Amino acid sequence: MSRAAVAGAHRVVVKVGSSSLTSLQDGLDTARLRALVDVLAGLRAAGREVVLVSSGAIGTGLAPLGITGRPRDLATAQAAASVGQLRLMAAYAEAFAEHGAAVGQVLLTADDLTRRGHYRNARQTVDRLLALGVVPVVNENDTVATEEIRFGDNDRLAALVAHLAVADALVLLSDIDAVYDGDPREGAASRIDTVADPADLASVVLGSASRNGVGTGGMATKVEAAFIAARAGVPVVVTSTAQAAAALAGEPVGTLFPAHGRRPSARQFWLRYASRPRGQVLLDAGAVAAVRERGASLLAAGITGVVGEFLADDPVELVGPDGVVVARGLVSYDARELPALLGRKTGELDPEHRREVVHRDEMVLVRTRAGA
Ligand SMILES: Nc1ncnc2c1ncn2[C@@H]1O[C@H](COP(=O)(O)OP(=O)(O)O)[C@@H](O)[C@H]1O
Ligand SMILES: N[C@@H](CCC(=O)OP(=O)(O)O)C(=O)O
Repeated sequence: MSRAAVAGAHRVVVKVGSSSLTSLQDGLDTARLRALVDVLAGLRAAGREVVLVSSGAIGTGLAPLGITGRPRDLATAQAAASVGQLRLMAAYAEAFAEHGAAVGQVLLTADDLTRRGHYRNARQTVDRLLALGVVPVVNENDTVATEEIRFGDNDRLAALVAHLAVADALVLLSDIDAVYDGDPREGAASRIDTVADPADLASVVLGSASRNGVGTGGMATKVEAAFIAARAGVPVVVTSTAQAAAALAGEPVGTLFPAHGRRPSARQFWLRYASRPRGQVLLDAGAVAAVRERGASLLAAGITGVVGEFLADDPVELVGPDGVVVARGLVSYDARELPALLGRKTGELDPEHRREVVHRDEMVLVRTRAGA
């Protein structure tokens, strides 16, 4: 069923990892890049829209700089990315040009996606590129991303882009054809065809990145990204670059993560996966129950304290008396305004302070069961 959803997807985000395109010894493998572009151009010829999230800037930039090992420090990796991104894009531009298509470069940082304005603008740009018939090629903006705000691997970035671009399917391509029930390098393992629920992977070892030295996240980040997208209503296939065409045609290759759940609003998705909380609002037990079980907005009466220097409209965490984060939401007051309102019933407040502290429509519950 969901394989058919992938085959029928009009707008597809395809993410290709460093391990598929580059190696430490030889840098960019242009033949492999061209083979991928042929597949993507085929999709476009069939009237489908493609957004490509491509890693490989660092792996492409090392060889021209005479660096033979994987860089250990961020500055060298960033320098390599700066050199490599240009070459990578030049290779894509040339390969797509042979199919009559232009490419547009979209470089994003995790920090960009934590700002709603940037998130909206990125979405508009991607939309306009597609409307103009251009293939957006997305990568992390490695030169400015610092250690704390890096995606690091592009799997999570691809999941966020799938939502941002309102994609109908996400395909994560790597050097291995599927998720296996154990790290295939450690011994015999079998392909997992479908993962409907995180519990399906409870006993599976998701190992580290490929040993060619250029990949980063390994299977764990792909699975995490697949769940983010699937929960947001986007079906995902994890497979190898060699199987890209088969996966996009809905053939039973790779590992499918069927979509479940409705597509959340941009605001809800952003709040859950892309926002960075600027502080915390502490709730009493009654407020936790109201928010978690009754779907209520958060009122001043149920708040016992605030932590941090947030401003009105900032994302904050809603934390219960046991210290557990219950929800995230956009707060309606500055942190310094709240202490005077704490614990007071709405009727006791002056009219300008009677609005909810966090409105229900601007809140997402944080699940407490691991992986759920
Ligand atoms: N359970 C597993 N199933 C499949 N692959 C796994 C598993 N555990 C670890 N891996 C490894 O993950 C690697 C892919 O991750 P990575 O190197 O980060 O790829 P990319 O650069 O394409 O993002 C594969 O080469 C594979 O050896
Ligand atoms: N932005 C980096 C991607 C980092 C990376 O290695 O990601 P991935 O291969 O997807 O695990 C680059 O282009 O080299």
